[in-house]
Formats: sequence, structure tokens, C-alpha cells
Amino acid sequence: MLDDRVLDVRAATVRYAPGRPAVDGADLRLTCGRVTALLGPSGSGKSSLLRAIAGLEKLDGGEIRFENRVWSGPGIHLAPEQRRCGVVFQDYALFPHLSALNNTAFGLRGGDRGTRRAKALERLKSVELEPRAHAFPHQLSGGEQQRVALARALAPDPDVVLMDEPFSGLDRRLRGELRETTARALRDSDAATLLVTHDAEEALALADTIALMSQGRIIQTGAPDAVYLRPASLTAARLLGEVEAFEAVAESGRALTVLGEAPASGFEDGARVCVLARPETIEVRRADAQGAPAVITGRRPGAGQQRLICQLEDGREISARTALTAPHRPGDAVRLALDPDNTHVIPAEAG
Ligand SMILES: Nc1ncnc2c1ncn2[C@@H]1O[C@H](COP(=O)(O)OP(=O)(O)OP(=O)(O)O)[C@@H](O)[C@H]1O
Repeated sequence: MLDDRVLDVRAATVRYAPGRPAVDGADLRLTCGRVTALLGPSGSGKSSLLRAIAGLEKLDGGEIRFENRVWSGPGIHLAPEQRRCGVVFQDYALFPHLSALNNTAFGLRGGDRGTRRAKALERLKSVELEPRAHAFPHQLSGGEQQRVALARALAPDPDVVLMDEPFSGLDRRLRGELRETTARALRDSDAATLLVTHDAEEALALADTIALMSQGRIIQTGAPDAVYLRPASLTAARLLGEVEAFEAVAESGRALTVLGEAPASGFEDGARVCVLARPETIEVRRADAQGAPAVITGRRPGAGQQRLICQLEDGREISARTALTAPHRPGDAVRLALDPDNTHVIPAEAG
């Protein structure tokens, strides 16, 4: 079997000023034909890492290599145009005086004009924009502009596609639609894609792999469900959504929390652990059932689900999510319990 074609980032460091670098020894691997979402809070270094891969920032340490070719490393810095790398910026950066077709054809080299136009048209078709080929950017909606930017990035058949918050200027419904078109076009292209986002839902919906970034480092990489359900630390868990954390001590392969037991095999007796549970896995039971007594103090309806704030007898508030149709209302007395199959236990120091 052929080896996967990969872009390898090793111990990459980008420093703008004295003190902690913006990118602080980040390791990341992008595989052709796969979409990797780089998810992290504002200021964690996502755009700086993307720009370093694109060749727009020099590395202060570490290395970036595509297959056997070093793009950035000690004494080496290939110019952006020497990297087979397409970039989609947050504001799309389209040329206002060029049509969608000419924007898409802009980066194409070689062949005659007719061949380049045909190729650009093919790319516009892949993002379902062929009928708007002759429109100028100001005549296109935000979502259409985003797709032209994607077609332009994909037109020269790059090895790597970098997208910096490509959906951030669009409304929620449009984002959902565009994600599908974008994911399809990216997978068909066989490029290694990095999608920078601070939107966990977007990362979970679009990516084959999620890389979590915090304070300049990649703190966990894995398949979306694995990273969501089995975060390596509390910081990683919180990057993907709300989570409840309970301190406990491991005993005979179990950890006992205020909401019941969680399996903790792999931990020695007496080890301090942190039991993590997502709000949708916390069971909200009737007041006469087993579990920790609580009172519902808040309720926020959402799409298909409701978020409940439940106060335990010691005053601690627990967030639980149940079906919107479940008959839970503020003031109700309930019992809360962990679903042992859906907890994840980490060492206390990672909590
Ligand atoms: N050109 C620059 N000069 C100096 N400092 C910079 C520069 N670009 C970014 N920084 C700093 O580097 C750190 C990381 O910024 P970066 O834009 O990479 O983070 P980010 O995770 O992409 O954030 P956001 O989600 O807000 O875009 C921040 O502290 C930022 O202020």
C-alpha cells in the first residue's frame, strides 16, 4: 500500500515578541484527502500556525515538510508561491474587478487561455457556482463569495488547502449548507486541508480529524467523536463544548462521585481522578428514583434539546441536556445520575 501523502509540522514555533511564542512547539500532521479542523480559543495561535504553513510567517524553531520537501526549517523558508498550497482567508480576499471565473483562473499557470478557463469553470462547478461564473464579487452573496474563494484555492490542484474561519461571516443556516458543499469539494480535491475555527460544532460536523490548540500548542488530535467523548484533559474537553467535572478517588476500578459511580479501570487504588460527563449524558430522573437530589433552577430550550440547570443540595449547579419534549420545568425536584457508559475519567492533574 502506498504511504499517505502528508504535511508534517514538528515543534513549530512562531514568536512575534519576547515572552511566550504565539506558536509554541506545535506538532501537527495533515493527510491528503482528509480535512483537519484546528480548534482553539481566540489567541491560541491558530492563524499564526496556518500562516506559517502558508509561508506567510517564518518559523523561529521546528520544521514544516510536505512529503520529502522541507517548506520551513532551520535556514529554509520557501516563498508562499513555492508551496503547493491554496489559502482561503476569512474575508475571502477576492479581486473586486475580476469575475468569479477570472478570480478562479487567477492562480492557474501553463496551458492556453481556453484550457485555463475550462479548468476554472470545472472548479466553479465543483462548488455549484457555474451559473454565476460571470458575476463580479459585489454581485455575489457572502456564501457565493466564499465558494469562489474555495474554487480559486482549489483550481491549481494544491497539495494543501488552508482555510481560516471560512464561514465566520455567514449566517447559521447558510453555514450548514455551505459546510456540505465545502466538505465535498475538499474531499474530491485530494488535498490535505486545514480548517481553522473556534466553532466546535463546525469542527465536529466537517472534519475527519480534530486538532485542539491551546496557548500555542496542539494538546490533542483525533477523530471528532473520540476527542469529544475521550478528551485528554479538562481544557481539551471544554474546547469541544460544555462538560461537568467531578473529583473522585479510584477504588477497585471505579470512581465514586456525587452523581454515582464511573468505571475507572487503569487507575491504581487511591489515585485522584477527574470524572468528565457531557450534559446530554447526565440522566435527569424522577424525584422518587435513585440518584443525587436536585432542583431544576433554569431551563433554556434549544433545537431539539433543552438545557437544564439543576442545583444539588450542596448548592453546586449541574448542567444537563434532555429532549425538548421531556416534561422538565424550573422548580421540579429531580434526581441526577451519571450514565456510567458515557463518562470519561482522566488523572486529577489533567483536570
Ligand atoms: N503580526 C503579529 N504581531 C504580533 N503579535 C501577533 C501577530 N499576529 C498574532 N499575534 C499574537 O499572537 C497570538 C496568537 O494569535 P493568532 O491570531 O495566531 O491566534 P488565533 O488562535 O488565530 O486567534 P483568533 O481566533 O482570535 O483569530 C495572539 O496573542 C496575537 O495577539
